[in-house]
Amino acid sequence: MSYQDEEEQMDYHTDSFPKDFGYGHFDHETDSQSGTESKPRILLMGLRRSGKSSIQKVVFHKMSPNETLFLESTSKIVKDDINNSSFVQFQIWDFPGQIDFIDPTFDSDMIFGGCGALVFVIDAKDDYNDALTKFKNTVTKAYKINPRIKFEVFIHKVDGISDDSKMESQRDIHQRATDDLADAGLNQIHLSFHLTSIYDHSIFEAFSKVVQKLIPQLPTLENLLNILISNSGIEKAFLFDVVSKIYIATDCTPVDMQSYELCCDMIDVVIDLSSIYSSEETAFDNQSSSLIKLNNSTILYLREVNKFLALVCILREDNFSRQGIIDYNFLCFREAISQVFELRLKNQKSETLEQHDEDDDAFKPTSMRNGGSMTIDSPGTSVNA
Ligand SMILES: Nc1nc2c(ncn2[C@@H]2O[C@H](COP(=O)(O)OP(=O)(O)OP(=O)(O)O)[C@@H](O)[C@H]2O)c(=O)[nH]1
Repeated sequence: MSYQDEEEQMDYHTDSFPKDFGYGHFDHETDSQSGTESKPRILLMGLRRSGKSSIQKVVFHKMSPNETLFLESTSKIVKDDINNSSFVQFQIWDFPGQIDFIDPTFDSDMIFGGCGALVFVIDAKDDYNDALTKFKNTVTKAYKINPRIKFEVFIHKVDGISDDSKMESQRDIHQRATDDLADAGLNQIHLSFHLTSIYDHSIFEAFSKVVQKLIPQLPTLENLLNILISNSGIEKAFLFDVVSKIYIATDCTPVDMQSYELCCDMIDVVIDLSSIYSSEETAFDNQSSSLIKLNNSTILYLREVNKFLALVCILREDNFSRQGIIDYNFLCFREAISQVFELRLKNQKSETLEQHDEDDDAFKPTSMRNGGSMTIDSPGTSVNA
């Protein structure tokens, strides 16, 4: 991880979570090419004690949920660089709850101008009238400056709340938030709502969806996963960022929370076991793979894609009898992913050289021309299982 100090009023913490392992030849080059400022920015906003810092610490710094009880209130903007892989690169800015961003000294052009997503955290256990007022003011201001921001509402701390109450809170908050914006003449803004808690996987799932919207290559990755599962007899496949356990893409079949949790747990098991039997640097490397058989004739199969990404698949035991085909298709998939990385890297380089127009077409594989990322073919030949 790298930390920058550009703004004087900001407080930069230097937690040294061991994420400084390299990512093959892409890592170094991408860092130097992309620069911190070109990374999408995710803002965490909301009232005091709504849970913003806890979310950031639990998802990106492996803090255990119970430890967040001892977090001190944030008094300055805390800026955190997430550099897990070429696909997972962004900054998170955690705002103090009491900040008055309508204050003229608050540089909203700078804050909202380079923002990709604004996550607004609402404490579902608290009276949320004030939160909704602040939400409306924040969105109105941010949208005026940058209409491309994705607005994400986390209805947070829903642990210990019955399913019915959760749904009721979500319905109520959704209704009131959209009504408020409509009153302000902003009914065209699209809001996404997520029920979250740091005490289960919901926060990782919600953050996965936020991050995915910031990955321009998402349709390509999804398409590659669709090709992989349909040719290999796999029921569900997730492409995971191993460090944070957020999934950066999945196939087009619906995500059910239990499957996602199983896959997250599998990553934990693999990392923990590898750490016992190997040194820390090699806990997850290009040889990593794992197979877990569940007692309901289902198999969880994990394969390393690169140093930061893992593919975790769920499939029926019968279909695993043709493991050779699955493995072969996986190699095609991995090759395709590395081509997407290379393409991204080249595009970044070409942007740096300000030669977009001439260079872009030359760098795209034939199947991606005409902007048709949904029609990308998997390099290599997939074999039908
Ligand atoms: N039950 C429950 N408590 C949570 C959850 N997330 C955070 N908390 C608790 O909420 C309290 C406030 O969390 P913080 O992360 O400090 O809140 P914040 O929004 O960063 O607060 P400020 O820095 O004051 O703006 C802490 O005691 C957390 O343990 C959650 O999902 N469920």
